Amino acid sequence: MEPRKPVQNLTETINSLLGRKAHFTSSWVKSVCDIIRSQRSKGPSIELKSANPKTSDSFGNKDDDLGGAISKIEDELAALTASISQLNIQRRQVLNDFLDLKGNIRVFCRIRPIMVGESFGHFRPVVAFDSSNVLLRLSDNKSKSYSFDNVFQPGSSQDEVFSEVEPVIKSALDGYNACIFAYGQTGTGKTFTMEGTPDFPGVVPRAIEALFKQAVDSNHTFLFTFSMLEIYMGNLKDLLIPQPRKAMDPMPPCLSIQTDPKGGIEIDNLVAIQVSDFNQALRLYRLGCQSRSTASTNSNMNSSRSHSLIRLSITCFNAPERERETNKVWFVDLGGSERVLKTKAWGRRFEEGKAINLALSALGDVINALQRKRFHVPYRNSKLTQVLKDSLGEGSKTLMLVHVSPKEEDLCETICSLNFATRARSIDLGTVDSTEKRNEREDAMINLQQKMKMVEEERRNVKRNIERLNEKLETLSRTGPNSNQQLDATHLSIGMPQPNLEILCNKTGDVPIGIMSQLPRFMRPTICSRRKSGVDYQNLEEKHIFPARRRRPVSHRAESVTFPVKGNSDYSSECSISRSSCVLGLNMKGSADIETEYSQDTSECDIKAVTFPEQETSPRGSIYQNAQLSHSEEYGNRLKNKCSPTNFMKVDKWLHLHKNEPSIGSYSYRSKRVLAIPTSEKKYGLNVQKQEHKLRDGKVHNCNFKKKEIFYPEKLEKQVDVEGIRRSILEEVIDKPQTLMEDCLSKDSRSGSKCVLHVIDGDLMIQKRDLVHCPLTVDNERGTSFSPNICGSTFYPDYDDNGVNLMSMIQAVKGETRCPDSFLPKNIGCCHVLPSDLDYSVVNPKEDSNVSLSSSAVEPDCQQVPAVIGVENSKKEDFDTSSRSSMKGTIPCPQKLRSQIAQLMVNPSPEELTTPCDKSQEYEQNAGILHLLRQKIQIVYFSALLGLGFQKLGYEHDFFYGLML
Ligand SMILES: Nc1ncnc2c1ncn2[C@@H]1O[C@H](COP(=O)(O)OP(=O)(O)OP(=O)(O)O)[C@@H](O)[C@H]1O
Repeated sequence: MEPRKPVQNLTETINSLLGRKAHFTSSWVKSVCDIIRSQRSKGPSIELKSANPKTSDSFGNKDDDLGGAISKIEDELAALTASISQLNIQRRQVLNDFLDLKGNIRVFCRIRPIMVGESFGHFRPVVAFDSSNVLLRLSDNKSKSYSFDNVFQPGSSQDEVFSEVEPVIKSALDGYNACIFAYGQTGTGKTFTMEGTPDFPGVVPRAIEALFKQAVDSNHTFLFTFSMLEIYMGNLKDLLIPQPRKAMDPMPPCLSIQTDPKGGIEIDNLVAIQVSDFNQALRLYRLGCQSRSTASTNSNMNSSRSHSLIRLSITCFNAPERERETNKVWFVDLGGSERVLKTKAWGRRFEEGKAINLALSALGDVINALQRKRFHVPYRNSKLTQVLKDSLGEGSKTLMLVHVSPKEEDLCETICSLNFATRARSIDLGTVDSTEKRNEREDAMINLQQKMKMVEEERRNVKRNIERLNEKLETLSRTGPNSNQQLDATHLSIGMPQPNLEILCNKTGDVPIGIMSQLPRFMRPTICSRRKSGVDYQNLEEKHIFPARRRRPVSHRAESVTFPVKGNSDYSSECSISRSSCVLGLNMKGSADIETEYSQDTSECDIKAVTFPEQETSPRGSIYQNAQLSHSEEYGNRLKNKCSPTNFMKVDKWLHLHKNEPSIGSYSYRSKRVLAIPTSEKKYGLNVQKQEHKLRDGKVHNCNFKKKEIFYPEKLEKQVDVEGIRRSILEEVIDKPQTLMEDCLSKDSRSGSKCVLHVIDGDLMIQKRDLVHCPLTVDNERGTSFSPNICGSTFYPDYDDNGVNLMSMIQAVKGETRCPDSFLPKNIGCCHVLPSDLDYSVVNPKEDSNVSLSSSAVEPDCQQVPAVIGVENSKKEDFDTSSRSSMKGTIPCPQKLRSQIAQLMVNPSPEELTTPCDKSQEYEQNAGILHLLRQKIQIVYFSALLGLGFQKLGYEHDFFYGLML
């Protein structure tokens, strides 16, 4: 018998549910139906359409009733939704009018209470106040009055303060950008107001809570993302990502401020974490607070030395009544304004204070210009105003909470703060309201407040109705015939979305999604200590995830090395060289032409660090790893090429040497070491060692060679005897600094007629297998000029290990031996010597072909060394085999080569030391980065000789970058 229709439907349903394409057999379906029927008789939970047509009819009637009820509810819901949308628009309008009357830039004053210890000393309050005025007693018969939108007296609660902030938060949910600032003298309670304590939570936690609450109340679905950064000495720092603690920790990506065509501001690489509830946001907020730069000052034991900015981005789709789809609220805990004379800050504290004051004054200028509706608003004067640009202007809500101290000794600072606040409020100053006008305004505000209350009440009612109808609809749909079809389309989503905690990284998205697990890594201990975020917010679980930070012992401040400065500065007590600047500088360089305004302001001091050799356990570690954090892959590759670990290590080691030498510059061997960097290990003894070399063709070659002892100052006498060449190199370097500079900078000859021999830095790199460019320049026609590398170490191990080959190349290029003349093509551009695998490659720039010189058969101590050339790339046919045979030749013995090189070093002929290039080449070389690098090296070199520190030499990222070229 043919199965009935409902059963056929069941087959299809089961098939589709199981994702099966093949149909079940009718007998199988029948047996399933029987099982279900038997189940049905046991309980009412499963309704199955009966095979009986009669029953089916009765169900059909039921369907009609249900369908009618559902559609009625849906109609009602649609009407209520339209109504709530209208009410939303109305509420938004009323709120906006209210805020307009109050002023889009509103300034409050909070007076700090007298603290416990203070009341025992000599204390005379100088501040009197009422609800909107502050009266300063300047002297016995003189006082000055300031007026504000509201004045919070010393005993005011966090609740009271927040009540003034709340309308702005509501406005933020309506799509307006908003900024809430805490401004004031250091120690007056800015952080207390913004962050609060667990017992007295401040504006930020309350505002976040309110935002989430209001979002739940709303009939829209919102998406919140949380970000937190600080501006420390003009640099942006993401507070939500792990800060490097060790030299080998990856450097955080560089934050840069970008402006979109519509004038919106975005911070590239700033981590934005999607948060779905208050607790998630709070957890991130606490985490960020812990990473803030704070330090003890004369005025505050735990003073914020930076501006901290919390950003909550709010996105809401399909809400036409909102001002914009995505808007943001900024909570800004500004650094404490301070008078340097008073705080007696010096060194870094002084620099920090200066940076804070500069930014504050720029902020004052911007707010003042906005208030006065000036045509030009000077946003660009500080990073702070650049970041906040789109949240400060028209259509944004701004709240400034100015904090003052009631103490007489702080009177000057109080005056400064109140003047700042007055400036920020200046729109009202020009048009001082008459009492009548003020009363009118207040009446209007009261009316608006009442209207808002009514609208909100109505909205609540409508919302309740919507919820009720939704529940009803859900019940009906569960019991109805189409129970398996969810009524998603008509069901109004009231609740908040619950997305997983997820990181949104602007543009590049390089920050790993799983960063939350890594988050609890804390900012390295610099001279700035870390803020303990009030009473410990963390629960045990969090503590486990976020291990406590520990200050490193001062004796091992591996990341911040301080150099003594012999300058005439009174207060620059610290002067350091920065690993971070190095890397960041590189990052900057890499995209320097983009319109980005970089956060790493080179004019301002930075946290500086030097990598110690012992920290470089891996050649790919340390800064190189960090450099790999670059976000563009293309750029990352460029960076890899330019910033080999070798180069970084050179710089680091070089700096390390300087660090150990307070009196750099005397003509001692120590100072000469600057140019001949030793490795930190003494493993290159004069013993004969066996080493296995894997050749490119896959064969393994065992070769005996002598490893050379590294140049150590204490062993200098011995070394000089044994290694006259080294000494010669060093002497050359010292005696002819100008030559060194010239030579170091002018030897890229791929485009010219001369040849450059790029040599592996065997000293370090034999182990690490990296290429170092040694400026060993050879001109085919005019002779050879040799320029020792600034780090000078590149030459030695090659000399013993396979220096024979290297030397043969030099000889070859010089034309002193027959063999190279024959094997080097006339138009050769560049030779790469790769001792790590004992292969040499010769690049022909014109033909773009690679010839490799395999030295597999080379025995370093042999006088006759056969060299074999093999063609590496596809253009093998360009080289005929006859040329290969002619490549074999006589190569001088190592001893002879040694003396030849030594001679070259000690007595270079003028031609040899002159760069053989024509005027246009010279111009090219002098232009751009080469010229810059030349200048930098010269400055640093001479300053080293004179015993000066680096700080004053503009020793910045471009210098490091230059060294990588
Ligand atoms: N209204 C207040 N009620 C209770 N304690 C307060 C209040 N304002 C400030 N304090 C206390 O004063 C001390 C200094 O406050 P806080 O660190 O917030 O100052 P600050 O302005 O942020 O300083 P800085 O700019 O140096 O960071 C803290 O111990 C804080 O708890």
